[in-house]
Amino acid sequence: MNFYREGAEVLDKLDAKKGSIQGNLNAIAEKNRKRTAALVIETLKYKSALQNIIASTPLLTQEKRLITSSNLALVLVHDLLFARGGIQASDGPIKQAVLRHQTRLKAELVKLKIKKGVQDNEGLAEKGDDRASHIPRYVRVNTNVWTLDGAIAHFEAAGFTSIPSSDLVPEAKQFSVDPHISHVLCFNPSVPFATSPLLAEGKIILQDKASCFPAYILVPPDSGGWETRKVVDATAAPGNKTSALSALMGNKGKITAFERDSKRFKTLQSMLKKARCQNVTPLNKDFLGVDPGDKIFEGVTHILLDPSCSGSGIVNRMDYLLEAGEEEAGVDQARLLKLGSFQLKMIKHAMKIKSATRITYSTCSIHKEENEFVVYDALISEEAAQAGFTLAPREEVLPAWPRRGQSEGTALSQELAASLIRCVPGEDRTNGFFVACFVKSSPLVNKQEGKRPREEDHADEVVGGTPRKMRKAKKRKVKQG
Ligand SMILES: C[S@@+](CC[C@H](N)C(=O)[O-])C[C@H]1O[C@@H](n2cnc3c(N)ncnc32)[C@H](O)[C@@H]1O
Repeated sequence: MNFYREGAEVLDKLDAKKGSIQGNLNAIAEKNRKRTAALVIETLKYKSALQNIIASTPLLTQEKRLITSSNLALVLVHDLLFARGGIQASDGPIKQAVLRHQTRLKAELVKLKIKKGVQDNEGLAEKGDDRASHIPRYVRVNTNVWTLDGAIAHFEAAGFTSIPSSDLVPEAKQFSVDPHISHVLCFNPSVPFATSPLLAEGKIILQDKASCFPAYILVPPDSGGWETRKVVDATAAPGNKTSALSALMGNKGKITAFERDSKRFKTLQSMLKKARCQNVTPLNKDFLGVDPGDKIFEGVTHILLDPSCSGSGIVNRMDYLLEAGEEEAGVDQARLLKLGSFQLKMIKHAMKIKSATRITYSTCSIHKEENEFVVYDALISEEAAQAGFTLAPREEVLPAWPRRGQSEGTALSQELAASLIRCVPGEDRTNGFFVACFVKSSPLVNKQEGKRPREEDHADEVVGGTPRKMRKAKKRKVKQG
């Protein structure tokens, strides 16, 4: 019965807006976590149907001494009606209390299905955001542990058919290799990976395709020479991008992974262990709290920056809630501006690390305030000017990805916007996402000579990645504001 109590407690905390689903599940002892996570997610999926059914019976009033909360009723009735094998607990007074009402509960389930015009229980599940149904279930093959060929052979032997990549979501027993990220496989969202042993073995990582972009852009596949390289992941937990970086570097070289939150740091540690990342040193430290001249950063050339954001790009499919990096409440203008200024501070801090030559900045937000505006402000900053940072050209930033940054309504030229990546949920088969890549010298500055143009010769061209006119306009705006 503890299992049900634990699940009900997580639901109580979510009702009280105390933390995210992921955060609350992480607080549960690891041996019970998988089972409780499945119970919580499944109950949430059927929450409104279950509430409806329970409210039509006298369960809560007649059994209030034993069924002490409505969430305890939800998890128990969920299993009674929807789980194979019913309530998974030995006979005891609480189970008996629910069973006393089972005939009525089952009759109410039938009535509800008729009322809703659905054939089966699945028809009662919350659909979440409709855009989520256009997003395949992405599975990243962790090459620290497994190979792409090994994974393909495994899934084929398990009865899945490999199909060519297309714009359609694969059918239930099909999969395809993603055309943009070579170690990512696309499945139908209904394939139940959350309880797969491949996850526990670290062979696969459930990670939205767009979330793989930053590591892929920072450390292009097959780029080699990582044995002696030093990389920083400035905002690492839960560790999806850190483990992707680790794999792209062939588990070689050194990645220092910062995470300031102590609870999330524990998740990061366990993720890195599971994904067998031998080249990562996790640090429970605030990235902004470490001086850019500190010896931790000595020789660091590449930095992945994926700071906290509004999360406005994450579309609501129940199981995606489990993957969200960090949930932020509300996305009002004041909140966006506050987030934007924090994100800019993080980029500027990274730019001050002398040896850094390449920095990716990413968010799972759809708002310009956290994306193009932040990039523009970073480009015109003193830090960028002093270190010589500008944007990497499109050719270096996943050129085959069609949707680029927005110049309209922003101060970025079309050329600069084209070197940014955007993903739109519902249109791009991914969650909403944004990536920029800052580099110390870029062909955008002066393609012919590989050096900056003389200012007097090119009064309106790019300086420090930003047209001079815009820089002036921006300065005027800042002064006026
Ligand atoms: C969007 S999440 C990162 C997700 C992660 N990159 C992944 O793909 O799994 C942002 C993380 O940065 C952490 N964070 C925010 N500010 C930080 C700082 N100044 N130093 C270190 N970590 C920070 C947050 O606690 C949070 O865990």
